[in-house]
Amino acid sequence: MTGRAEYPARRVLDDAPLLAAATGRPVKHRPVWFMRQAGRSLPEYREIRAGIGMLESCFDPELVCEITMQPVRRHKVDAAILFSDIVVPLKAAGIDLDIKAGIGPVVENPVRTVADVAALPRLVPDEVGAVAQAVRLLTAELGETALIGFAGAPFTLASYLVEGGPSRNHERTKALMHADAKTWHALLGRITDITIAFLQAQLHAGVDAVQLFDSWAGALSLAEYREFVLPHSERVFAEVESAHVPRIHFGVGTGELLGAMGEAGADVVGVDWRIPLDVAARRVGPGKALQGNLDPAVLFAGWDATEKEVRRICREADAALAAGATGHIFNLGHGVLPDTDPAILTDVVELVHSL
Ligand SMILES: Cc1c2[nH]c(c1CCC(=O)O)Cc1[nH]c(c(CCC(=O)O)c1C)Cc1[nH]c(c(CCC(=O)O)c1C)Cc1[nH]c(c(C)c1CCC(=O)O)C2
Repeated sequence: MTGRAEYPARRVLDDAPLLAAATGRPVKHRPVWFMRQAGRSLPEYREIRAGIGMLESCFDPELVCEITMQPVRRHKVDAAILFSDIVVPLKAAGIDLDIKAGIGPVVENPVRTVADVAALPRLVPDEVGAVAQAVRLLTAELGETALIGFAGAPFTLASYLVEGGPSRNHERTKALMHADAKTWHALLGRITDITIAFLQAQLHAGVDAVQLFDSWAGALSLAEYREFVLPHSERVFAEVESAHVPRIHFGVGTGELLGAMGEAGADVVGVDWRIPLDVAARRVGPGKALQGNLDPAVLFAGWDATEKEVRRICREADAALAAGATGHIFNLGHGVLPDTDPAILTDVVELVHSL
């Protein structure tokens, strides 16, 4: 897939703090949103999802719109993130998989051979028409709040496809990359095409920013990341550049990879809680914004401990700005845990806005 796509004009949200922070412009307040802000921490989510499968709900535009709006109404966050999942485009393309409660994505026929790779389907934009429709409903309803679209990065999706489900050690995935680099790159090439098509469908429908989730990239050494992953993630970012929306790149445990993840073409690099933002800024280098990085487990320690951590992170973010970072978007270092008290998230938003 080459040739830069043309995107239609999108709504203008010049004052949206999230977009300003992501592009190095002054902000009226520090923007904040939470990964997995829509989901099991919210009683209204548990209620509306009762009896409806996770994947089924991702293909129902009205339901996607409502679930995406729930945390925006409740917490007054600066961004909505489209309610979907990284495996939605794989499912839409025809790969036999399901999302099992408490486990995650499970793939019926794992992809491990040259023939498996050759048999992978392509994603036709119509197959994610329901997602595009949800984006259109949301941009009409959101007002000044930015809508973040997203996709799984090639490595993280490859891990689910090769392992057949969630994996602690990613051993089959690493075995394939080291033993048969040609098949590995062919596999990542095919997944990259799907990821690009999924992001393009969201961008055509009007999302204001995109986040590429390479959640499990932290399992890789820097050398592995550079050789086996970076060229593919780089292609994803290059293919969506002409949409002129902020591109966020996030992974967990990626302290050693932050520079390379920035090089892949992101405007904003997401940081988990393991390193301070000012240290992250030096690793990423000047000219990019940072997103993060409150440990989601700290929210279980009560308000005093949470407030202390939020203030520390904002101080370190200011040091990051002094070190060359162009903006700070407050977020968790990974997704909201299901048992989190949603009231504390609302309080975090208020505190971040006041600092
Ligand atoms: C690795 C990954 C997946 N999915 C995603 C990632 C990358 C982000 C990350 O690192 O957390 C991305 C994702 N999945 C979901 C969102 C929604 C948007 C948001 O952040 O609010 C996003 C951005 C909804 C979801 N995706 C899933 C849920 C929970 C299922 C449910 O509510 O029934 C939600 C709200 C299912 C899912 N899907 C996946 C996992 C690990 C799980 C959790 C399994 C479980 O604990 O039950 C794969």
